[in-house]
This record gives sequence, C-alpha cells and structure tokens, in this order.
Amino acid sequence: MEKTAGDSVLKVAMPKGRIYKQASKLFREAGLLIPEDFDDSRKLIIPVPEANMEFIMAKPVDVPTYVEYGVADIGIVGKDVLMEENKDVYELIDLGIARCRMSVIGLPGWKPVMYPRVATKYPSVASQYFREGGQQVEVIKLNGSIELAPLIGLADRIVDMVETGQTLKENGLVEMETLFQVTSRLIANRVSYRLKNQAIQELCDRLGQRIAARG
Ligand SMILES: Nc1ncnc2c1ncn2[C@@H]1O[C@H](COP(=O)(O)OP(=O)(O)OP(=O)(O)O)[C@@H](O)[C@H]1O
Ligand SMILES: O=P(O)(O)OC[C@H]1O[C@H](OP(=O)(O)OP(=O)(O)O)[C@H](O)[C@@H]1O
Repeated sequence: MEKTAGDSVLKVAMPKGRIYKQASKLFREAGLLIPEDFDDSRKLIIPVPEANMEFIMAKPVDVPTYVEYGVADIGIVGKDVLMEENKDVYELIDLGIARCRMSVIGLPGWKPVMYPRVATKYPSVASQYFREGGQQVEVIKLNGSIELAPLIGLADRIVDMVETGQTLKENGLVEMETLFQVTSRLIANRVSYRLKNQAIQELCDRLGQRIAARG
C-alpha cells in the first residue's frame, strides 16, 4: 500500500490482552492522553486524537504482520512473537514491559531420549534452538495450555513462557533451560519510519525518558 507524508495520524498496532494494560500505562506515564474508558472496550479501532494516534487493537501474534504491511506505522509486540514471526520491520526500543522468559520445560527426572517430541506455540524459535544445540527433535505446534503436553504424554518437553512460575508449580513441571528473556518492543514499518520520522522519533524519546525514569 502506498504511503504519503500526508497520513499524519500515527497508526499503532496495539496487542489486546496482557500487554495492552502495561503499554497504555506506559504511554500515559509518558504524557500521552490515552482515554481510560477504552481499556475494557470491544472497539477494534480506537481514535486517540489528543495524541494524534489511532490504535488498531490486534491479536498479539498479528502485530508484526500489520506493521510489515504498513497498515500500522508502529506496533507493540513481545520479543517472543518478534523472534517467531521474523517479519521485515524495525525494532526501535525495548519498552521493558510484560517481562517473562522463554524456557525449555519438562517433568522432573525426565531422561534424555534419541528423538524427543517438543510441544510449543513457537515452532520456529524451538526448532532453531534445538538445531543450534545439535539436538534432533520433533516439534509439535500447539496453540495454548502447552503445559498439558508432557502431563498427558503428547511431548517429552515443551518450550513456553514462564513469568511467575505458578503454572509450572501447579502442574509439577520444572524449568530446564532458559532460551532468552522477553519484554515488549516498539517496532516500526520501514517506510513509515522514514515518512513519519519526526512523530515516531518524538514518541521514542518520550517513552525512552519514561523507561529510564522507571529504572
Ligand atoms: N505469563 C506470560 N505468558 C505468556 N506471555 C506473556 C506472559 N507474560 C508476558 N507475556 C507477553 O505477553 C504476550 C502474550 O499476551 P497475551 O497472553 O495477551 O496473548 P496471547 O497468548 O496471544 O493471547 P491468547 O491467550 O488470547 O491467545 C507474549 O507474547 C509475551 O510477550
Ligand atoms: O509463569 P506463569 O506466571 O504461570 O505464566 C506462564 C503461563 O502463562 C501463559 O499461558 P496463558 O495464560 O497465556 O495461557 P495459554 O498458553 O493457555 O493461552 C504461558 O503459556 C504459561 O502457561
């Protein structure tokens, strides 16, 4: 889709769910006037004229796609999704919100097998991790309740997010290795980054100051 500098409103792909609450809080702390009444709204396109923005409320995994295609100029997305989706976008800043980690998880006392099955929502990240470690595995893609897989004999291990560790504890699972730490990132469409550079840069500066103040 062709873009012109005249599209002055910044279109922001905002992930619904966990990240949104923390992202909108950070935006407000950075001085952007985001109305609170939208926090529990079902509206998918939210005009934020006070901040010269428009929020596109997206499923988190779709944020990099909207930004790559330029229907959103910028977006907020977890590093986990960014690694898995591998889209052609700029990663601008680490927002330091929605902290968790991507880990290999299994039942305690699990014994290595020749060709283990690994269940995950992140098949690309998991395949790359085991390939680089020289381990042959069969990756099984699931879409949720990943911790079920080792409990019911679908997989030997899982690759999934750990935040508080509560899910592992309640299901008698243990964390075996950590792949990487996860926080949410601000990403930008490559063309928008040039055409709307001033607005994007201003936003990065405001957010950057606020993130530094948070420590
Ligand atoms: N405990 C956690 N579990 C999973 N993701 C987390 C956690 N804490 C922070 N995150 C971040 O939040 C993002 C997921 O947010 P959310 O759970 O709202 O989306 P989702 O899993 O796509 O939602 P849904 O459950 O509706 O499919 C992840 O990409 C990750 O960056
Ligand atoms: O360490 P904790 O604080 O327990 O958080 C980790 C859990 O949260 C996420 O699940 P989510 O709630 O998104 O459910 P789903 O994977 O079934 O969608 C993740 O997949 C883990 O199961």
